[in-house]
Amino acid sequence: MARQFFVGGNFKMNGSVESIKKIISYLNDAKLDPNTEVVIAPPALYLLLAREHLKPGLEIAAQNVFDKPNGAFTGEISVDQLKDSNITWTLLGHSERRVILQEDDAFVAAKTKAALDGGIGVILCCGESLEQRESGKTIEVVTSQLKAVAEQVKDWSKIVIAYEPIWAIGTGKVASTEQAQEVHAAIRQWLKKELGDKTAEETRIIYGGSVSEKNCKDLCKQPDIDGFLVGGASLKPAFVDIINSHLCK
Ligand SMILES: O=C[C@H](O)COP(=O)(O)O
Repeated sequence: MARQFFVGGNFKMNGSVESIKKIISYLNDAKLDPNTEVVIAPPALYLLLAREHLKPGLEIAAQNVFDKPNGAFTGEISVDQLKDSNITWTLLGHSERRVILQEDDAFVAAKTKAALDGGIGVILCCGESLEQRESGKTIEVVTSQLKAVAEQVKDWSKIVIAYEPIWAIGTGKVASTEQAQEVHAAIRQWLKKELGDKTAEETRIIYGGSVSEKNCKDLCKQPDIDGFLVGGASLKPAFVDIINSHLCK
């Protein structure tokens, strides 16, 4: 079974009511590859605005969700609150949260479990630092981040794995097609070993890190790259070219 191409747009802490409405109306009017699953992740404050304006068929992700159902957790958002707002996906484990906000593997795993148990799809981010890559630890780091989740979650059918080397995020320094393919293939091997053939064949593994309308066409030709998680370029018209890059696969 061919895996459906998946493109996520992570707006991070960018945008305003006006600019997000503008991006959405651009996406609504654009001719998008109907075979690509498209999910945008605006800041939490704009999730409802996005759901109200984005056309059906295009989905919305939160950039984070908490692992507790409700209560005294100032600043957090629950899985049920996302569902109540028709938000169907969440990002989890983004390196900016792992590094800046010090989220560890166990916390990312607990949040992934809570989201999936509540019926929310998870774009699960993993990736190594430059130091880890240079010391040959890339595969070890990435698989140990995934292993923490596999200890709590057996059904990965609503997980999309986003491989995002930290050194490529927002730096303009994209991983080469070979570097990206090598890690994606290793992740697929790991899925096969830990979770079986079916999970390995069906799980989408997308690449993130300085993806642009220029480099996406070569990256998407790689057999284990099933789409992209796009930061900076998702705020620009170029996002449409990235969504449609699959057409040249
Ligand atoms: O979530 C998206 C990634 O962090 C990539 O961001 P970027 O495309 O700006 O490098």
